[in-house]
Amino acid sequence: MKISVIGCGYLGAVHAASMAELGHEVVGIDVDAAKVASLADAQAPFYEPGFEELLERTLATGRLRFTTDFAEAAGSSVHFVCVGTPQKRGEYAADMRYVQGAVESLLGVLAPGELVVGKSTVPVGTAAALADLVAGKVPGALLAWNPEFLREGFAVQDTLHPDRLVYGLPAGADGATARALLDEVYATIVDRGTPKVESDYATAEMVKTAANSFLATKISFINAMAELCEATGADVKLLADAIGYDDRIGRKFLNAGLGFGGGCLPKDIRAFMARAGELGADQALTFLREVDNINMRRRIRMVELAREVCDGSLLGKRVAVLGAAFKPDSDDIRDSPALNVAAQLQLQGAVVRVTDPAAVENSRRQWPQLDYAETAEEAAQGADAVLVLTEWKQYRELDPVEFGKVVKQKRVLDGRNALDLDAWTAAGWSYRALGRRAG
Ligand SMILES: NC(=O)c1ccc[n+]([C@@H]2O[C@H](COP(=O)([O-])OP(=O)(O)OC[C@H]3O[C@@H](n4cnc5c(N)ncnc54)[C@H](O)[C@@H]3O)[C@@H](O)[C@H]2O)c1
Ligand SMILES: O=c1ccn([C@@H]2O[C@H](COP(=O)(O)OP(=O)(O)O[C@H]3O[C@H](CO)[C@@H](O)[C@H](O)[C@H]3O)[C@@H](O)[C@H]2O)c(=O)[nH]1
Repeated sequence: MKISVIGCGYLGAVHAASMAELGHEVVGIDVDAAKVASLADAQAPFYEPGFEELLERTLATGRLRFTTDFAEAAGSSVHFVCVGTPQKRGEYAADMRYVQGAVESLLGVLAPGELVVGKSTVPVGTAAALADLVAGKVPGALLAWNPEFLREGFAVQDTLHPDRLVYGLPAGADGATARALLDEVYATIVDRGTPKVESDYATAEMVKTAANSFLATKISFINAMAELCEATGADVKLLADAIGYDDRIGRKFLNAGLGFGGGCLPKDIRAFMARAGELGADQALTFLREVDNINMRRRIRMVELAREVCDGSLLGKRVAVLGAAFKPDSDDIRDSPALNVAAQLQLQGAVVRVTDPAAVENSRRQWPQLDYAETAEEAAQGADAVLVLTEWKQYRELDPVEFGKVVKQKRVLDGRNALDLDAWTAAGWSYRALGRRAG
């Protein structure tokens, strides 16, 4: 099947290559010429495990190409819209101009019988409005909403082996046509028995924002427990283990620490609240405001903790920050809790050196005022305190004995509850973490 993928960022580039992997003939289109050139040259423009190999393999088949020219979308049976929906500056709502722009560009090449498929995360109501636009300009062309649930760091696996497929379909015969086209796109995945949920547009759009809201709430729940653990001397990691054994709760997404960041959870819960407000249903989501507040408080608490361990003042203290990406196995620094904390520490007078296995280049571009190091050892040279803020494997597996030789003061703050408390304290480190006893 001929497929176009509009928007080749973290989601779209992986989707395009994955669709080619499934056997389709795919053209990826982006307005960013540098990104397109890089993808066409089999160079991943971002760090995502397994993606570059997939890209190289699928480009070599001749089934995948990238371009900035929308005309090349002509003739595709299905057009996936994968452009960004970031938070509007100074507002909670999503900035929908990229989705609007992408669909308008598609209208110039779209033909009757072709299907536009939204994958971006959008405010509920978007699909219905876009379906009217599409049908108005190109009678016989259809629209479906098929939200994406991939996690960065696992994007290839999640795209090729999703937990479920969600199809938001138009009513009646058009719905059956759209379903048949989507089933053909995902035949390999459907045939292996992957659960499929078919719904109206609004439900499909809401499945995505509800899922991210639930995940954010789960993280903020355990971080609220961490706040109480700090007040009582209890240990949030043991608490998470214990409640997580209950199948109804489950241990996943109960890792307390610096909280959630990235290009999805923070902006998606805010856009959901903004949309609920527009619909006159804001009361239903007031709890998400608290989810957001708990999350942001963790960053402030981390800075306080750093000040505490540095004898009450950060002025002139050398602080090493291990981790800049919003999560391990990614170079994505959108709303990164680690960089937020690093910047706050610097504002309070600390001499901060940040390191990350994949995100230094992105960080330097966005936060040029911070100082960067290539390795953890270099960042920690002569440090008064070491903060582990993104739990990369490299940092989890640091040898506290060897690492202790480079610092001035053996003080470690475990922002992700990822280090072995006993090993670090046995090596003479003073250990502090959010929601755990000091060691
Ligand atoms: N990143 C994820 O893990 C993930 C997972 C699921 C859903 N999503 C959702 O997918 C969407 C995309 O997210 P992302 O992380 O890939 O964003 P991104 O910023 O990495 O990529 C968006 C891409 O769209 C391109 N673009 C913008 N306007 C365009 C236009 N008019 N025509 C063609 N290309 C255009 C940009 O140049 C950019 O390359 C968002 O709605 C996001 O919420 C993201
Ligand atoms: O127990 C946990 C789990 C995660 N996090 C943090 O939460 C953030 C988000 O993590 P994760 O959800 O794994 O990463 P994303 O790649 O942003 O994926 C989320 O956002 C995507 C975009 O919408 C969705 O597709 C995914 O299903 C959803 O998990 C990161 O900062 C993590 O450090 C925690 O603090 N504690």
